Amino acid sequence: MDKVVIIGVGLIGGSFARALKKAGAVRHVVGIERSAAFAQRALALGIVDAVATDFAAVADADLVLLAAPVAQTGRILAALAPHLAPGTIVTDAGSTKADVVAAGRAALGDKVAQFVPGHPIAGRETNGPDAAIDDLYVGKKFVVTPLAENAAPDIDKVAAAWRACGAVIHRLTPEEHDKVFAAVSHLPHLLAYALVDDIANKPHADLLFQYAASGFRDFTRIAGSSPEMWRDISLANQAALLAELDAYMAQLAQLRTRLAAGDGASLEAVYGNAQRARRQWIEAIEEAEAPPPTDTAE
Ligand SMILES: NC(=O)c1ccc[n+]([C@@H]2O[C@H](COP(=O)([O-])OP(=O)(O)OC[C@H]3O[C@@H](n4cnc5c(N)ncnc54)[C@H](O)[C@@H]3O)[C@@H](O)[C@H]2O)c1
Ligand SMILES: O=C(O)C(=O)CC1(C(=O)O)C=CC(O)C=C1
Repeated sequence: MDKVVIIGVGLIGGSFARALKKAGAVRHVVGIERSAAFAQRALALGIVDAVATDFAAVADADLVLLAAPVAQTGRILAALAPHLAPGTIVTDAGSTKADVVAAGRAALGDKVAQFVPGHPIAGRETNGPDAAIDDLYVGKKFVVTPLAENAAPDIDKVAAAWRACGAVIHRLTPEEHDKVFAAVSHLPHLLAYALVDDIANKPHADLLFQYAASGFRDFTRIAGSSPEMWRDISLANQAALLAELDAYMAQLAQLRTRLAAGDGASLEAVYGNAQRARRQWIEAIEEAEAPPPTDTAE
């Protein structure tokens, strides 16, 4: 690609830029940022080759990636729409998809076919351009949730860019996507934030944090993530997240009953079932994400 524009040069947008550059898949990367300090930092780190403050910068781009918190999607697409040339494809990295698709339809009107929504299933709890790394997407999934209006070559163009970053392409509808990630991403973040907030609000919080160790650290790593980003995701996927939260609260209520009754056998059965399911899942992802075997000369 000759020119890629990244709107929101943080962890996800910055890692995309770094990965494309490492793969030699882009000549020129332009960043558009809400934060002037982040824009300058991305320039200094060599993540982008130039920064722009005007959405006219998308006019001659091959590809535009939106990588700002999902609630910004509508206003960003509306601002860039007048500058969008027929050959330019816009994609996004938002963690929710039905809201992003609705925002795309409202903002882009008859240019909506140029918008191919997607979501890289990779991340970390750190944010901003300093968090961006060039191998974030290697062996990870990229879920594309195409619109009926998208042309196959335009979907391929987005998929090819993510493949160049090392990602493996999957395809879901926006609704399937939002249900799945409510369960395995959005709920865990809500739970981690809730636990840390609960402990922090206790009168003896200092004592508790003093002795919290690796179990607490593993369970709560994701509570270090951007509150703005997770506020937006929670609200954007409210219905699916509420359904998962209700199911989880029912599970907790059942565990509470078993604990109060001193029913060790049924506690152990639940823990054992969870341990088996987690082991199988880890084995499956380790196999899927393992690098292909390299030929060794005898
Ligand atoms: N962090 C993750 O693990 C992860 C994983 C997959 C997808 N995502 C999605 O990727 C997107 C970006 O997340 P991130 O982790 O890179 O966050 P981040 O905070 O590291 O980066 C977001 C950047 O967008 C900028 N920004 C905010 N509003 C803007 C606007 N209106 N115009 C231009 N720039 C704007 C911010 O200044 C920031 O630099 C979000 O939509 C998120 O849901 C995040
Ligand atoms: O590893 C992390 O810190 C993440 O939270 C990554 C993670 C997730 O697995 O839930 C977070 C949000 C996404 O949209 C995709 C991936």
